[in-house]
Formats: sequence, C-alpha cells, structure tokens
Amino acid sequence: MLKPNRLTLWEKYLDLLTWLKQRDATINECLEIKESSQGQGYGLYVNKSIPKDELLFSIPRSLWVTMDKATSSTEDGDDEFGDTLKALIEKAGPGGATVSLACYMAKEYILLCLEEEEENQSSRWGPYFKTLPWKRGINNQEHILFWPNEKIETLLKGSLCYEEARSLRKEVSFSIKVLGPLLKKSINVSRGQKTTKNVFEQITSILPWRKVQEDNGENDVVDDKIISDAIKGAFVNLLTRSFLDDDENEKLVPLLDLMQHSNTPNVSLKVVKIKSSSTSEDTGVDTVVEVRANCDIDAGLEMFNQYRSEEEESMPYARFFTRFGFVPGIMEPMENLLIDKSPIFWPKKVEV
Ligand SMILES: C[S@@+](CC[C@H](N)C(=O)[O-])C[C@H]1O[C@@H](n2cnc3c(N)ncnc32)[C@H](O)[C@@H]1O
Repeated sequence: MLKPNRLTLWEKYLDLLTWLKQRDATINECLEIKESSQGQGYGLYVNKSIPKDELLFSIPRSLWVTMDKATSSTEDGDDEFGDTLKALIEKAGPGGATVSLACYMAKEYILLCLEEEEENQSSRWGPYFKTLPWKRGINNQEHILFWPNEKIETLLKGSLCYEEARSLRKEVSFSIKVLGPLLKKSINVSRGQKTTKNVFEQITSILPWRKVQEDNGENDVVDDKIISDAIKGAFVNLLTRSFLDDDENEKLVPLLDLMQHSNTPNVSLKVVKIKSSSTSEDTGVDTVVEVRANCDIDAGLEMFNQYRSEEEESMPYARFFTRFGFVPGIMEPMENLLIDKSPIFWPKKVEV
C-alpha cells in the first residue's frame, strides 16, 4: 500500500505519471523526472532527441486544481466550505481567489494525510499532492513564507524584498485567522462519518512537520499549527507553481509545474480544445494544456518554462525571490546572498 511520506521520490514520481496517464493525460515516453541542472529541486528532461513542435505532454482540465473545484467541494459532504470560498471570491476579487484556492488545497492535503494513514486511497489529488513541497526543504524548496518572523527581520529588513515579503505574510496570516477555524470545522465534517477518534490527534501523529514542531519546542496548540502550516504550504505551492492562462485564473497543472524556469525556454504552452470521448462534460470536447518543444531538443537536456520575463522593470530579481523562492542563475543558498548584502537585494548607495 502507498504511504506517501515513506515513499522514495522515485516512487512518488512514478505514481504521479501513472495517475496522470490513467486520467487521460498524454505523456511522451521520452520524458524523465530528475534533479534539476539549475539548483533547486527536480525538473523534466528528455531522454532522446526531440524535434521542434513535438508534443511533450498534454494535461486535461479535469486534472488541474482550479477555483471551480475549490468552490464545489460537496463531494466530501461539506457544502458550507465550498460556499464560503465562493462568497469570498465574489466579495474580494482575485486576492480572494488565491486565498480560497489555498484553503481548499490545505484541506485536501490534510485529508490526504489522514487517509493515507488508514491506507484509504480516495483522495482526488493524492499522487499529485504527494509530490508538492508542503514545507521548507522538500524538493529543496525555499520561500519567505516558511521563515519565522525573526529571520525576516534579520535577513530582509532594509532590502528590496522586505515590504513585499511582509505584505505577502500578512495576507497569509489573515487567511489563517479568518479561514483557519472554518477549515478545521470542514475537516471535522468531512471526517465525521468516518471516524470516532479525535481527528486532530490523528493529524498530529501523521503530518511531516510534526518533527520540526517538536524540535522547535514551540507551544502552539497543535491543531492550529497544523492548519496554519497546511495553509502556508498551499500558498507557497500556488506562488511558486501556479499557471495563469488567458482566463487570468490561477490554477495548478500537474507536470507543467515540474519544469524549472529559464528566460530562454525550450518549450511552449498552449491551452487548446480537443475532441475527446472521455470528457466529463457531454460536449465531446475537452480543454487541455499542451506543452511542445519550441526548438529541437537534444537527448539528455532539461526542459525549461519561462515563469516570468527576467526584465528588470517587470520582475526584478528581488521580486523573483519573494515570489518564487529563487533568483535565476544563482545556485548559492539565498541566505548567503542576503547575509553578504548582495546588490540583488540591497539598493546601491549613491556615491557623494
Ligand atoms: C514550478 S516549481 C519547479 C519544480 C520544482 N523544482 C520541484 O522539484 O518540484 C518552482 C520551484 O523550482 C525551483 N526553481 C525553478 N526554476 C529554478 C531555477 N532556474 N533556478 C533555481 N531554482 C529553480 C524554485 O524552488 C521554484 O520555487
């Protein structure tokens, strides 16, 4: 039986690929998941030469983590949660949409961890969510949302990241405060019929950050800490991995989010409609994200996507770090650069 936190990475990615293929994703046989050549975490490679325009993979809409799935979370018996998230999106606009999606993901992840302990595999997102960095260090993931306040003050104060990092952290704290209790209740409702055990006792014994919590000797109430860490993890996943197409709605697309960033990408992405017999809608048409080679790619090379253009005006490197947790082209740990007051993060002093 699968036990995600005990699976090797190789097994997790194998599960992910099998899960995707069983759900109508098309994946080129030449694709491989390995440690990235660009520093943090894993990436996608081709193990044979690929001509320009060849399809690398295509992921149908049913496998994307989207707002409409977050707001119709009735399948686990809790309509209220989905309705609240919907109301939040209507009232708060795009900011509300990110918060809602993060809370939906946090709930699904906590439920997944509980199910896994029971060797029950009913989670909608199981094999995908098991590959995501829900806490600092998984897949080498760095992010200012994972840092404690003292570290923000010591390392970022006065830097070009400080204000944006604080505002992002405030948004997350606010979400935890406002939606945390609701999320907790929703998990209880979802689990209500399935268990007589105290649900938070179970969570505490399963989740991967339990150890960290003990090591830190923090006095947080355990259940609140679990909820807040799951929401934080969900925000990091959205900030570092979400995909925005023409509809301007944030979404997560499995496999697409395994590609590392480069300012000179070798793939192109397109959202297209295809004829399909297996679409859940009765239209015979499905929407997919298609990823194709935008040039000839030699065997053994890594595939890169462009998250954002690296033009200074649109996305200076300090902002890249605050949002994505890395600075393109820098392999060294970001903390070292901050300690050394690198000009990437510290405004240059004007000579008088
Ligand atoms: C969309 S994910 C890519 C897959 C991820 N590496 C993994 O193992 O799951 C984005 C994260 O990958 C890392 N990353 C992406 N491109 C990078 C690059 N060019 N240099 C260093 N790290 C990068 C950063 O940690 C970033 O937050």
